[in-house]
Parts: sequence; structure tokens; C-alpha cells
Amino acid sequence: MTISIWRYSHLILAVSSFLFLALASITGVILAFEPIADTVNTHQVADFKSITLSQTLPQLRKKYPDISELSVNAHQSVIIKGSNIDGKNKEVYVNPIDGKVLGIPSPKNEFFQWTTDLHRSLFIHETGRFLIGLTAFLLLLISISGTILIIQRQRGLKRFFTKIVKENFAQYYHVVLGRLSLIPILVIALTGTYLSLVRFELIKSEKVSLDIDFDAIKSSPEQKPEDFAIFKNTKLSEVESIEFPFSEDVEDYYTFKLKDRELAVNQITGEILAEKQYPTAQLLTNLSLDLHTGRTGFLWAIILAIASCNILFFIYSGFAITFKRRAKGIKNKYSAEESKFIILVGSENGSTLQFASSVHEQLIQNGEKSFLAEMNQYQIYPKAEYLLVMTATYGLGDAPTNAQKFTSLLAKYPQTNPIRFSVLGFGSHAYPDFCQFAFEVNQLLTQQNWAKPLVGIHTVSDKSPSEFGLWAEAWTQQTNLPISLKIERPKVEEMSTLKVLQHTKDTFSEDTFMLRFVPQERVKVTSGDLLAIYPANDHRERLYSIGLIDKEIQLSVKLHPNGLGSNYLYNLNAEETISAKIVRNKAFHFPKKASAVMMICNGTGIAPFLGMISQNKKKIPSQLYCGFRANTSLEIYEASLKAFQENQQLQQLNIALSREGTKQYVGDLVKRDAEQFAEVLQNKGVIMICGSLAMQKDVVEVLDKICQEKIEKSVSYFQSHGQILMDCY
Ligand SMILES: Cc1cc2nc3c(=O)[nH]c(=O)nc-3n(C[C@H](O)[C@H](O)[C@H](O)COP(=O)(O)O)c2cc1C
Repeated sequence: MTISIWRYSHLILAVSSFLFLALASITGVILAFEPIADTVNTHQVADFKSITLSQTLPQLRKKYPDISELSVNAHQSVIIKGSNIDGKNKEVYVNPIDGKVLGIPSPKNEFFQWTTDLHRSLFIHETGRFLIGLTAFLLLLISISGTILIIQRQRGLKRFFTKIVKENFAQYYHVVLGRLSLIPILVIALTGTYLSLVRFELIKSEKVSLDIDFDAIKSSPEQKPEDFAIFKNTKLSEVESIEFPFSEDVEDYYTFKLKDRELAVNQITGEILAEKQYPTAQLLTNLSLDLHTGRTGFLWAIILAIASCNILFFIYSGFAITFKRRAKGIKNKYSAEESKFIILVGSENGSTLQFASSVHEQLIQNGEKSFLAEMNQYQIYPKAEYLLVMTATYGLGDAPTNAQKFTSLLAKYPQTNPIRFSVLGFGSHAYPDFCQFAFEVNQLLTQQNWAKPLVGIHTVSDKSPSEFGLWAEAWTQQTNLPISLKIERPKVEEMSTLKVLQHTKDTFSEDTFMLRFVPQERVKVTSGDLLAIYPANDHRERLYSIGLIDKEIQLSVKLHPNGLGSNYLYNLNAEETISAKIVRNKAFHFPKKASAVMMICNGTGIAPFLGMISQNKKKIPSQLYCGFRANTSLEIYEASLKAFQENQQLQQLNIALSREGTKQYVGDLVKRDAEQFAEVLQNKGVIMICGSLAMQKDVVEVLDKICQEKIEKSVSYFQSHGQILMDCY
């Protein structure tokens, strides 16, 4: 919930201030060039920082008897004033040591003056000053809320500067540039706000006035000005301005305005007549002016200009992100009450919603009653037969904002009819809790009496169309409905030619047969990947889990009486070739490193495991848990399994037979070995499950209990951390 509060605050503040902010930023960029231009025309002398007042004031007064004031500007040029200082001008730049005239100050450039007025008051005087002051304050709040959002996004302050995952151009650079220009923007906002508060006297910054006791002014002992201690001890670089005595009368004195204090100095004795420190408010005003205008340094002025440009970019990218989030509204032709298909979506930035809308539109085009809604709008769906949940994951494996109420709503609204569900998680492997929220939702739905799994949970990493296609195909196969998800037949170059090497159809038992193919060209494939075949030579695709044994692709297939794919494969003969596509399925590969691997399967789910075990050259401690109906179902695998055990590629084989002997299911074996499973998870081992959805449901229930009781974590935690991998159908 917290992420949404900060995000909405950030958005509302930005929306309410963006016009003035844009104006202030554009004028700010222009004004940053004023100190840069001034730096070019500076009249600073060498060793300026070491010059004391005793080296300069007496000489200047001698050379210019008319002198009334000396000032030092932000670029450390010395300016002197007098009614007719050098015979022609009222003010000149001088060399403070020898009094030589270095130049004549020119009036402020008209364009910069015009821009300054616009930047400060929008040409509408006090109202404008107030609006600009308010904008500076809003910028401060935007910077603070933005910083908090980055901290949340990066999962903590310590990781503030760690790598940002590139989701899209606007989002990536909004965060990257936000981090880089955070400090200058905070400075601009803070100093702008402060200067406005001073301007409207909400912070009192009173001028100091010196109290001089004129009766106590003495005219002796007389000293040469060069010997005045205050002249000797004060550097020119500490001075803002000095007023010279009006006449040689003892009651006329020097007034020094230094950076931190003001003082009056007797012109005959050099005695300090009065001294006052500036109040903190005035020191802060000066500091704010230095920092806000960049008048003291060329480099800081350039940083301010870049930061102001960045503010303009943030306005653009912020709106781009917001429009993308809101671009696709939800349109429904049918109500929640009358729809057969319910699609619930959890999306923060809109991309998951786009996938969901596409499924929804295609169902409608096919004449189905489909209803699309955010997960937070979950309710009773009286006519629903299918529930599809498509959700992203955010934060620390959390729900997107529009799905945060789903868990409580699910408990509040038990459906009245049985509904078949499927969960599709969207996430990124760049985050440690991969699709965690989707796994949690899947687990929650599994526990509902009314919910029956239709397709095992699938994940889509980085919006991968091929991973989405995998789910779409599985879903279409299970629903057996005329829904085209517009899966085109792959292009010829994506297809591989495979030759049938071995077929066990003559010896097959319990409707299951094995096929071995030799690829006719080099292909990238490993156990756990999928083989996509196109039995009718059209868009219809059928997928089979691959076991790679000695560089040959082995499938284990159950023959369905009217099955399009299984009949096609059954009717192939040795030496025949087929065209098929290898679909990489990285989410279900044997781990390269793991303390132990527990493989759980039933029926043809054994296929990828046979390949994985044969590829287990490192001899990672592995166990296989298989569920079959009868011993005869095992026969076709027996020889390979025996060899694997002899070679120590498989440490232990555990068989559950449901129709013979003790009549057990594979879930019963997992329950029996609960201690061992908990140990494997705790020691960073991996559990892999392949086979039917009913078996998966059973096993995951047992595993969840083990995890809760023995490790105090949920199954979804291990799923999102890649320790429980599943490929069920
Ligand atoms: C700030 C942030 C945090 C994320 N955290 C996770 C995460 O913990 N786990 C994950 O799998 N994906 C995470 N993602 C990736 C998103 O879930 C993924 O990009 C998803 O496709 C975005 O969908 P949406 O555009 O519908 O919000 C995160 C993305 C962002 C921007």
C-alpha cells in the first residue's frame, strides 16, 4: 500500500505544479548562463585570496580621494565607487594593489534582467512571487517523494545506487537521472523555498545596525592606516563591501560588511567602534542566493543548468509513464454476473493489462462472454466457468497496487460454482523474488474448494512473447475451445528437422510410448525444453517435454484416442523425418549448481527427468520420485533407470504405484520423506515437479505443509527463488 501512497503523492504534486515548474526550469537554465558569462568577463587579480585590507585600502584612498565604497563581487572582482571616481565614471573595476582601472561595470544584460523577472515573479509581482515560491516548495516535496520511491524500488537505502532494471526508456531514465540530479534539485528547491519565505517575511532576516557610542570616539593614539590591526587581519576575500568615511572628521568611520559580520572602524586610531555578527537567517539567505543562482562558481552554475534541464525531462518522462499506465482502460461488453470467462489482472505499469486485454478481446471475438477486471475488483461470478489471473509482481515480491486487496477479497467471496483456474505470472529474473505474487495467488486458489486447476502456473519473464505463447498454447489445449490466440506457425528458419530413431509403439504399455529423434542439424536444446510439433500443418501446436539423452531427443507420450498430437507421433515410423520447433524452457532446466535435486513426476512427466539424470555428469545428489498406476508402466524406463543408478547419476529411485501393492501416490512418498525435503530446501537444493496438474496440486499441498511446519516459509517463497520448479499440464 505504501508504494501507492508515495506514488500518488509524487504524481499529484507533479501534476499540480508542472506548468510553473516547466517555466521556472526553462528560465533557470537560461539564468545559469549569466554567472557563466560573467565569469568570462571577470577582473579578478592574481593572489586575490592572500591580499589584506592593509595592502589595498590606504593606497586606494590615496589614489582616489573621492572613493565612497569598495565592493567585491561574486567573481572576486573589486569595484570602487565615488561621485567622479576616475574623472569620468562613478564606478570602475580596479586592481586592489595598485589601484589601476581594469574596466567599467556594464549594466545588467536586458535579456537576463527580463528572464530574472519572469523567473522570480512571472511579471505579476507579489502573486507571481508567491506562485514561484509555492512551486519551489512543491519541487521539494516531489524530490522527497521521488527519493522514497527510489528507495522502495531499490529495496533499501543501501542499494540506492545499485543497477536499475531497464523496463522502458521513460521509466529507466526517470530513475537514473533522478538519482544523479537529486542533490542539485534538492538544493534548488530548498533554497528557492527559503528565499521565498524570507521575501514574504515568514522567516525574519533583519538587517543588523551597529550601535556606536559617539561620545566615546577617540582621536588618539593616531596610527597609520597600514598599521591598523583590523586592516592587517582582514583579507579582501572576506569582504562584501566597505563604506569609506565621508570626511576626515573622527566621527566619520569605515563600515565593513564582511561575509559573516558588520563592523565600524575608527579612521584615525583603527579601533573597532562596534561589531555585530549577522543573524543565522541572514547567513542562510546569502548561502541560499549563492547556491540558487550559481553566482559563486562556474562549475556549480553548469550543474544547476543540467539539473534544470533534467527537471524538464522528468516532466516529460513522468507524463509518459503515467499515460502508459492509464493508456489501456478496461472495456467490458458483458457483465461480471453473466460472463463465462473471468480475467483478473494485477498490473502496475500497464503491460500485463495489455496481455490480458488481448486475451479478453480474442475471447469476445470468438463469441465467448468474457469479463476483464482488476484483481481488487474480485467478486462473486455466478456464471463463471474459467478464471484467468494474470499478474505482475512488485516491491519485495508484493502485489501490484490494483491487486493488493485480492487476498482478503478471495477469502470474503467464495464462489458458488466450481471454476477452473489458471494463473499467469509476469515478472523479471532481474529481481530475486521472481513472480512471487503470482505463485502466492496460485497457491491461494489451489486451496479454494471451488477452484480446479486448468493449467499449471506459467511465468512470463520480461514480457517474453514466446513464454506467453507457451501458456496460451497450454490453455487452449486444456479448454478445447475454438479460441485462436493468433499463434502463427513459426517461420521456416525457426524449425528443425528431426529423424525418428526409435519408437516403442510395438512394446508400449498403458497407452504410453517413447520416441527418440536425432536432430538433422545443430540445435540448441537441453532436457526440460519443449518440442513444438504442428500435426495438421496449420497453426495448431502441440508441446512435449524433452529429455536429452546422448544428444538425442526423447519424448514420452500418452496416446489419447482422439489426440491430435499423440496420434500423429504414434503413427510415425523409424527413419521418418518431421519438422518441429525447439522451445527453450529455461524455467525448467536441471540446476547447474545445487546441493541436491529431488525430481517428482507421474506418468509421462518422467521424460525430461530421464534426460536430466543422463546429463547429470557432475553427479549432483539426485533422487527420483515416480508415480505410476502399475509396475508394467515402469517397464519401458527400467533399463535406463538401472543404468543411471549404477553410474551414480541417480542416488535413489522411489516408486509409488496407485493400483498395486500398498496403492500409494507420489504425494504420499513426499509426506513420508518430509524431513529430507525440508533439509534439501534449507540447504539450497532444488525440487522439480513434472506431470499432471492433479499430482502437482497434491505434492504442492504436502510441500507447503512441510515448508510451513519445518522452515516457516511458504512454498511460493521457494518457487520465486528458483528452488521449486514445476512444469505440469
Ligand atoms: C520497481 C519494480 C519492482 C519489481 N519487482 C519485481 C519482483 O520482485 N519480482 C518480479 O518477478 N518482477 C518484478 N518486477 C518486474 C515486473 O513485475 C515486470 O516487469 C512486469 O512485466 C511489469 O508488469 P506491469 O507493466 O503490468 O506492471 C519489478 C518491476 C519494477 C519496475
